[in-house]
Amino acid sequence: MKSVTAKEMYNIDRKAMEDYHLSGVLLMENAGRAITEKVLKHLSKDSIVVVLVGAGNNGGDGFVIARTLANLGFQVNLIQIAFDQQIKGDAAEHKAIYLKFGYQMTQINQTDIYQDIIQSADVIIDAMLGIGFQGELKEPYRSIVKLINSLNKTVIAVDLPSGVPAETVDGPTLAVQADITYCIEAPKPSAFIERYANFYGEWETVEIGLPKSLLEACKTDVWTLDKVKQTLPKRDKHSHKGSHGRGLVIGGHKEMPGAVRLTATAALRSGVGLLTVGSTSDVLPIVASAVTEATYMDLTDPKLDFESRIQPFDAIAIGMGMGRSDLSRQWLDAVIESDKPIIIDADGLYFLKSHLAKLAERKAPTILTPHPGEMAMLIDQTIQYVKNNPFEVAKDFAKNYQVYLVLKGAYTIVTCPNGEQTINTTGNPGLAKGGSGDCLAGIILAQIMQKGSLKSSLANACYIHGLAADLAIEDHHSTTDLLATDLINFLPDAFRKCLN
Ligand SMILES: NC(=O)C1=CN([C@@H]2O[C@H](COP(=O)(O)OP(=O)(O)OC[C@H]3O[C@@H](n4cnc5c(N)ncnc54)[C@H](O)[C@@H]3O)[C@@H](O)[C@H]2O)[C@H](O)CC1
Ligand SMILES: [K+]
Repeated sequence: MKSVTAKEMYNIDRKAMEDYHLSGVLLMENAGRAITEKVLKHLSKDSIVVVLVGAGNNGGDGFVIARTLANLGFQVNLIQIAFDQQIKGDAAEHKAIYLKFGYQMTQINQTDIYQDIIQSADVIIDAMLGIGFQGELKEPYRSIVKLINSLNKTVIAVDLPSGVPAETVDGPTLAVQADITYCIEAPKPSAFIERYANFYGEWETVEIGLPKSLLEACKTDVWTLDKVKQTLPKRDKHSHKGSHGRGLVIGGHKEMPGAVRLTATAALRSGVGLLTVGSTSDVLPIVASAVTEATYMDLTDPKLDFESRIQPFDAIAIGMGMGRSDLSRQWLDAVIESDKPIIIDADGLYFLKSHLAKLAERKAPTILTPHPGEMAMLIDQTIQYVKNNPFEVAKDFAKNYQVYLVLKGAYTIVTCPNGEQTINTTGNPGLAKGGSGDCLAGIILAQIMQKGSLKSSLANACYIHGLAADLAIEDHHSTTDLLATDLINFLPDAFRKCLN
């Protein structure tokens, strides 16, 4: 599945019409009928349906939905929230068809009874504004949105809840609070942005007959179980521990010994061939007592030649619980100078700011795993700015510094140096706890050393991390009690689901 911006959608639409001779009227008919089919699940024989129709093509979809439902015998009240002369093009064609069928409509400009009509509804269909919405909601939409949100009705949004832009816009948000949104062909980026996502309620996509090749050419993938199954490498019958990568985890200090322990255990549970933990002499015994399968490197040993000791490894994850001492800064410096694929997390990111310019010069991939707070620190912006513009922030950063960026959040976004992005949809609020990120770093370390592209390895790691948490909740955990250790305990179930 793809996530598609408004610009991409308009382009697809144009090409579908020009190159494939699919008319706009036909696409609108398809959209309206596809959504009606879904709407039927929410109706009973006696349901009163109110369809709110705006001035643009989202409103055009509304005329098709209203006609199709009325044709099926449902009681439908259509309210047109625009002057007649504002309804143009394909929407005007469908309005004419609707009226020709003899179905009634109320025009908001002509009557003040629209409030009573809306209040009489069992189900409200919001076909007011779609991807053409810009800026702040104007009247009369503002008042109608407030009215809808004050009522306890089933609200179904067409493509987007009205008032939610396809992508971030400045200014406050007033939007329809939908129970379910039927997204035309693909969810728009705002479905994954914290300030807008809740307005969608649940969301599903509907297919309206656009050429698949046009959608496939869009750059942002919503990573699904199908994708994981297609790309997650299976172990070869003749493979040996060397075939699955030799990983090094660097981190931990005496006040945070648990972080590397989680990273190491998660990496071992995620398919790493051989694993070494590098930490301080006071942390190593604590980790070693819990992680039997790893080997250890004392990074505080004065005789240690750090540069040569990191040479045999295939990839390094650094930063988890590492602290911010001069010594840990030196480890990071040496790791960045190395020609190894590296994952930089947590305290490693803290030190990274002074190294950013070096990253594009590195010979091997650099993967950064910031949460919005760390991202904000790296780009001198507020956390809110990062949360409101995650796609743009991540793309600019990944392209500028030629890194793979895993921007963590309810919908973690993986961005490649060429700007391609994937969105992760697994996971739950139980992950909002210390230790979750340490586990993710371990899963990533293991996955990037297997066969497969870096993009799919990172997207799969995020998927499996979230899936393990989801399976734990489905089993006997709750989002309140879930610990990072529990997540690791559900990695076997997550891998089994993805590999079978
Ligand atoms: N391939 C497809 O995706 C198809 C999509 N369809 C539907 O068409 C809409 C997009 O239609 P468009 O006419 O471009 O835009 P809208 O209907 O979203 O809105 C335009 C309308 O809204 C007014 N407006 C804009 N901003 C505001 C504001 N801040 N306050 C109030 N009013 C505003 C503007 O003036 C216009 O009048 C897409 O979402 C789908 O639902 C097709 O039906 C099938 C193909
Ligand atoms: K809408």
